[in-house]
Amino acid sequence: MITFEGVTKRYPGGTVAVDRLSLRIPSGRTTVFVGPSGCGKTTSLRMINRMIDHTEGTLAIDGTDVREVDPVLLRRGIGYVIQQAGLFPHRTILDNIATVPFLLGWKRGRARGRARELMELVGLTPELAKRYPYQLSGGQQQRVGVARALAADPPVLLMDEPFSAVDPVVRASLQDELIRLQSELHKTIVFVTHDIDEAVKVGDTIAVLRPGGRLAQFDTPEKLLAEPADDFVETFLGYDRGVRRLSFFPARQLRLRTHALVPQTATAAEAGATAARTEEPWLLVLDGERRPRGWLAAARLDPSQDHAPVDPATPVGELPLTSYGHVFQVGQDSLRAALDAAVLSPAGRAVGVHEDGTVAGVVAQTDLGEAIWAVGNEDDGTGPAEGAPDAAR
Ligand SMILES: Nc1ncnc2c1ncn2[C@@H]1O[C@H](COP(=O)(O)OP(=O)(O)OP(=O)(O)O)[C@@H](O)[C@H]1O
Repeated sequence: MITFEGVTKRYPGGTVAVDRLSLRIPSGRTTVFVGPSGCGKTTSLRMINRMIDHTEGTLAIDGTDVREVDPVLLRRGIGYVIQQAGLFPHRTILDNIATVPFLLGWKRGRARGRARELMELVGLTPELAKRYPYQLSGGQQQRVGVARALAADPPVLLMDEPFSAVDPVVRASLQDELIRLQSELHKTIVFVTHDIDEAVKVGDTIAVLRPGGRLAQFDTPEKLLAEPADDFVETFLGYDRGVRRLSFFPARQLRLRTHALVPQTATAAEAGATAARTEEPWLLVLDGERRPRGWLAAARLDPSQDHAPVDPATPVGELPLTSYGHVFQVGQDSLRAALDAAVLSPAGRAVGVHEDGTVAGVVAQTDLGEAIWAVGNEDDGTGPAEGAPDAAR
């Protein structure tokens, strides 16, 4: 555990970058420092590995005051990842990753062997080993930065805006990778970002800092989105925090409708009867393996409607179908994913699938509305039901 007790950083000249910060960063979890520019995030992070020394208060790692430890020794147990990776331009990728093992005096073969293992761990293919940093994409360079920080297997990893310099798609995949890595490695990660979406995605706990280097709130993402401590935090979280909060509630709590699923071999007459019986405006046509094929508007099958008549004997699989859009996974995804699927669906309905891609059922907007209402009206307001899908964030 990393503990800040009344930690202050006052620069010569009087700027107070961090003001009496007190918090406990749990071991083996990811804690994010987030807040607007200049609120003291980087300073707080760098005080942990003594790249900056604090001026007041106590900062301890597992009970040992960092000021009692030689900075060089301290940093051996603390990996550090920065924006744009900060790689050595004249060293190969493999030797960049092996930097700390070399410094620790490991034999070359062992250090490079470890570097190769780490390349695999962070998703870099072996043929990149002999390249130089300029021959890699920004996202690949960031992976090298993470691998280098992990080389000596430090229990603590500090990450300062590590994914800020890459485009949003690469950034999302790096965040996913970090979540996957952390589920294997259980490091004590302290992660700085100014992006609240990133904080909510990667953080187990989030410290929101306000200008003047003061702590505004320290909570789980769920709690933060449900109960911002004050107006500053609420404004910082943004006006879509309600929708974002749905990420913490599992889609499996949704009622799935299965009465308007029709196999592609059903005739138009049979499908018309299903539509009439269920009063569903859209039927979902399934292929022979119960995967979605597309939507069929019930109105197409109603002979009283003014359109080109459909031969009642035609199998529905031969009729023009409307794309079913994107689907959500019933067992893994969140309410937010289901809402997204419904909003983007031409039928206004979300298709829920099992892991193998077969259809579990369809969620209508009214069912989604009820589930969302229930989230907004939880009795204790403490957050998601049990089994909330971490991976779906
Ligand atoms: N060496 C320094 N001397 C004086 N003031 C400094 C020094 N370094 C940082 N500061 C000030 O301390 C405050 C906190 O800076 P810090 O870099 O920790 O903020 P931050 O939240 O990480 O900001 P950003 O998101 O813009 O990187 C700022 O007001 C900054 O100007």
